[in-house]
Amino acid sequence: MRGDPVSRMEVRFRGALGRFALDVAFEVPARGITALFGPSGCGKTSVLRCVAGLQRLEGRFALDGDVWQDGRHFRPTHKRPIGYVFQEANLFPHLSVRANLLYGHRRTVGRGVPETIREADVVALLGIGHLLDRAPLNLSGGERQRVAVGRALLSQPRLLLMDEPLAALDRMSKDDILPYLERLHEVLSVPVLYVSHDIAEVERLADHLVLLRAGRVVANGPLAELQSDPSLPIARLPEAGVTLPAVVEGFEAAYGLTTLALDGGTLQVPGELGPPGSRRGIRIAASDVSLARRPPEGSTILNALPARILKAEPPDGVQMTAVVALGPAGTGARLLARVTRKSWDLLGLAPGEPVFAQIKGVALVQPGTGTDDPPD
Ligand SMILES: Nc1ncnc2c1ncn2[C@@H]1O[C@H](COP(=O)(O)OP(=O)(O)OP(=O)(O)O)[C@@H](O)[C@H]1O
Repeated sequence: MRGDPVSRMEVRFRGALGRFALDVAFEVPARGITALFGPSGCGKTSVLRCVAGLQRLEGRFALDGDVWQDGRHFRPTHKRPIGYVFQEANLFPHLSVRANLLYGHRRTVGRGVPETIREADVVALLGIGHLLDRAPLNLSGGERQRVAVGRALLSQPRLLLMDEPLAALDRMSKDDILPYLERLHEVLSVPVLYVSHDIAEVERLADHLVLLRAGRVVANGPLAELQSDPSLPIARLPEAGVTLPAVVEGFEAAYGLTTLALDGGTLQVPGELGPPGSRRGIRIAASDVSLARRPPEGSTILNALPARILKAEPPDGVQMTAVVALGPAGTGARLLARVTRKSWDLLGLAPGEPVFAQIKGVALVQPGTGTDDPPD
């Protein structure tokens, strides 16, 4: 159900918002979730508002060749096929959940827009069937947001804009709603522009990432590619890491360990993670990876994989973030490793050198999100 792999979204806006200068130009796939990520005030919401036609700056926007704005044309907001989900759900308090859901539906399907997203599917996907007769006031924050997402989808959008949809929720409500968003992402073909400044959320949901800073694009690319670029600001975050696809190879019942195959090596991780052949997404934090010249002896670390150093930055810091590629030839998956410059110098490490990547911890993420195809 995913869109044509070559379809693109072209985004170009330039102009002043008060004293703030926005000057962005990027092209991203018109499928999956593209996260706009960057510090507060870098212009993420302004980009979404321009895409929605709520803010008019000079530029161009085209979705799959359909031009919504260029030098000559500007399609007004109400003629743009978008669903918009904000930080606050903004449901109509006097309407039931069902009536809220059907609000956008009536204005589009009722006026001849083909129905590609059906109420029953959205209700099932978002797990809101038991809430349909309730009033929004009697819902939890997470439930309200699920209804807001449902309402946006039932307006049959060709593009979903989500502006910090989880920011107003506490950690537990966030954890409750994330699996629903992950499922939506797997099942629906509507592309999403997703604004967030929470890297953990972005890593769980996004396929593609546009990094913004001070109104400009710093980088634009597939999530895994940008995560493993040590020159980008996300690699310097304390919580930096990479998400990778993995396939279950087997389970060692005596020790309760599952063997996972990655591109370029295998890992043993605690727990039974599914039958052989099943796909899992994993996340490896930079702070959980150290580098050694030789395979560790007399160590309790189970996972030490041959790899090659690709690069490390910043070369003059106390801590460096090195990117290594798994496999003796260094052609496999990329990991980040946090090392001090002192140990880097003591071990005589340098780009191109063979090393062993010692991995202390692996977290599981949903399969198929934030990852490319798993290794064969
Ligand atoms: N209409 C406007 N008039 C004047 N200034 C504006 C306008 N819209 C946005 N700005 C300014 O532009 C800058 C970028 O705002 P924007 O909301 O796009 O950032 P953001 O990255 O979404 O931030 P946050 O993560 O805090 O929501 C801010 O300094 C904001 O005050």
